[in-house]
Amino acid sequence: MQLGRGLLTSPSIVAVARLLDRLSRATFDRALRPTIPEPEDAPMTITARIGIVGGNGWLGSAIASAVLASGRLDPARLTISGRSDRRGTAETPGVHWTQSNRELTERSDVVVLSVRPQDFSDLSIDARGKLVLSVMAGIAADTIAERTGAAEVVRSIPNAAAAIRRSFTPWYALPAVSAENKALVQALFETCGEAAEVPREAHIDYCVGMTGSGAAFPALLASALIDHALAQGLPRDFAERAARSVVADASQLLRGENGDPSRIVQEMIDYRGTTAAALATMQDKGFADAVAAGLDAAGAKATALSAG
Ligand SMILES: NC(=O)C1=CN([C@@H]2O[C@H](COP(=O)(O)OP(=O)(O)OC[C@H]3O[C@@H](n4cnc5c(N)ncnc54)[C@H](O)[C@@H]3O)[C@@H](O)[C@H]2O)C=CC1
Ligand SMILES: O=C(O)[C@@H]1CCC=N1
Repeated sequence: MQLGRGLLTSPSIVAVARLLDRLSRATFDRALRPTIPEPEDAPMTITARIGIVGGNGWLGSAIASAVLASGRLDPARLTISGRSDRRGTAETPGVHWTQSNRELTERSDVVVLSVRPQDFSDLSIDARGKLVLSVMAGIAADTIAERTGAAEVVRSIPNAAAAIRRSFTPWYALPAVSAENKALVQALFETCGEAAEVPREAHIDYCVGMTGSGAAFPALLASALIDHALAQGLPRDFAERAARSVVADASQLLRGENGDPSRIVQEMIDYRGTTAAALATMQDKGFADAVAAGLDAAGAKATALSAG
């Protein structure tokens, strides 16, 4: 007892105890204090006036809705044109709707061309002095410049996942496009997911298949899984749930730090189990050839569509 009391009351022990107490309080206070985030680059506010020709359509309305949802663009700076009645995103308060592409062009600094490639030849637009941003598959930048009078033309290929802000959007700019307008294009497409400038227009033609059409490929894989499971007698609800999980959830492995696809495949092959058996058979049956042929077909179709 004496020893204990002596220890607890000894001046040096008391000093150490007070110091430890102060340190632990300081740590505790730091933990509770609201963290002030490090200053980051604020998302770019889009001050340019944007007009989307064909903005009633599938992709145009997805882009319009993504940019509005981001809060980066005042709806009053957005004009949407279409051939049908005003509907969908065009009904957002503040957004201007028109059936006149001339009016759209006059009201816009950036004219987004989101009509089908086969409808481009009927489109008459004088966009001199504007930035023209095409999402159309297959139509060359020079052709767009010639037909619209715009020197600053950007070609891009978003994909259907723009509707859920998960598009991967490559874009290519003609040399005349200013650095400011390039930043604007990047900011605009970042509201739809990821975006990346590519150095050659041929990359855009290539990406029509890989990324533009690619949003449908996971669904094709899921459908094949479902069909096989149904053929083995599994209940549809279960088959659909399981296939969606394999494709949408297990694919998140690719986002991890060990997400290199070829490494994941090789690891599974090296494991020499059931997965290796499935992968080897799929490869033997021409999986890679089927993918390559599909991508080539998409590119060929884009060329055919642009020819009218
Ligand atoms: N849907 C997709 O996932 C992707 C589409 N694209 C490209 O985006 C473009 C648009 O495709 P979608 O939205 O899917 O087609 P869509 O057919 O859904 O929309 C096109 C819209 O343009 C309108 N339109 C046609 N001519 C017009 C004109 N003169 N003035 C105003 N509006 C006009 C149509 O009425 C329609 O609402 C196409 O060139 C396509 O190649 C590119 C990548 C992905
Ligand atoms: O299927 C299409 O034609 C459009 C163009 C690229 C992706 N979707």
